[in-house]
Amino acid sequence: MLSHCFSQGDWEKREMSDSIGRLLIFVNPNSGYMKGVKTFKEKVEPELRKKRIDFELIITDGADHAKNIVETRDDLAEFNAILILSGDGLVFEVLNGFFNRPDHWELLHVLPIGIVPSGSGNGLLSSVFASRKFPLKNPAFMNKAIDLVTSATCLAQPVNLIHAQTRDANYAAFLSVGWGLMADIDVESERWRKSLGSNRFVVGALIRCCNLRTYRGRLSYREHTLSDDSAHSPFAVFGRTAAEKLRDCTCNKPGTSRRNRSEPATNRRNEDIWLTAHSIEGIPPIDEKIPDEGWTVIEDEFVGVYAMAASHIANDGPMQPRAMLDDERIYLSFIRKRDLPSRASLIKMLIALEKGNHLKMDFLKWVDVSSFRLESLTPGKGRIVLDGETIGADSIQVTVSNYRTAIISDL
Ligand SMILES: Nc1ncnc2c1ncn2[C@@H]1O[C@H](COP(=O)(O)OP(=O)(O)OP(=O)(O)O)[C@@H](O)[C@H]1O
Repeated sequence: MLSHCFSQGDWEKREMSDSIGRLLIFVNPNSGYMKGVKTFKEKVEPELRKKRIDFELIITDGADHAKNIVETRDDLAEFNAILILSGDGLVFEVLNGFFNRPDHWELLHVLPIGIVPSGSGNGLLSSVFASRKFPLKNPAFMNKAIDLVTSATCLAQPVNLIHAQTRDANYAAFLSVGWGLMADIDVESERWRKSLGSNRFVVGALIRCCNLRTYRGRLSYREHTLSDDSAHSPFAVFGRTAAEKLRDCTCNKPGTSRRNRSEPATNRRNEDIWLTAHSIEGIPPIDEKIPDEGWTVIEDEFVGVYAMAASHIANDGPMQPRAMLDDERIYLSFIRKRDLPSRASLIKMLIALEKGNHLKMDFLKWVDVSSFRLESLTPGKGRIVLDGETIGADSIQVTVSNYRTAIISDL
């Protein structure tokens, strides 16, 4: 066995002549309880060595470090998977790094992402685990995640991505879009991240309900009417690198669905890439008027709007249990001020989230959509949070796409 270290920054490279595969690993040292590096050294690295899984470790030094690496590395396809020790924020960053690569169309599908939940919000992995009936409470949650990503026989599950468009930018997302109540809770409880971990959401929720704000906005949506595409099968992570999988692939180009089998978007600009990502009729880009036909428009005073692409926003109860990993719909929910009986009912709703009983509350409306547009009518008031990250925009349009990533999810 050969091993060597590079002294440049936090980069470490190992080589094993008899390895079963190779991971590119990002560890965010500051996420969650700030135990990512310790978890890696004490729990993940020994397993990788035992299982003869080669790896390159990158300890991220701040926002966009991982994204820049994913955007620019020309040897990305030589890995079997990308492993992330952080929360949903770093997964979001890495995924959006893919979209700035000319080969993103091919690579996204064959280079899966493994997650060891070390952030304060791990909604994507929670959704994956819930779909497999794996444990969601620590330490079993963390231990199972480590077992999966360090197993020679692990499988990756295709997961649908949604396209979020603001007036200035395009994003790939996998989890949620929030505005108003839930977005405020997420961002305002950030200050307790290190002391409370995921319990910060509970404290933030109580404070925000006592000091309730409402927001004037316009919510337009197009209901989901198409039948869902058939489920996509999991595939083996080790054995072949992403490059080898691509060479052997005789299937449809990754990211295509029966609705859009257009050519890969190689060498296109980021905004052009998304033009072919959703080919459902009647969905205009954000700077064009909402069509008169096929859309519902609500202009009102909102307590909040929250949309889910997956079932869980954290490793407690499901926000939307019907959401599947690879269905092609967005589960849009909203609370209008006029529908809310009292602040106490809001607190009851947030408590009910743990067991999924919030779904029975009439003032919380749900609708399955293919696309929605949210416009704040008091610009500067009310932040929009995408996959847990604040984006500086007053309006957003979110649409199902035929892009998929793959998440390590099974043995
Ligand atoms: N070394 C670092 N220091 C600070 N931030 C970092 C570092 N490395 C990455 N980041 C940024 O931290 C952000 C949040 O990370 P992530 O969501 O994965 O963890 P988290 O603990 O759940 O955080 P949050 O609660 O803020 O979502 C990511 O968007 C990433 O850009």
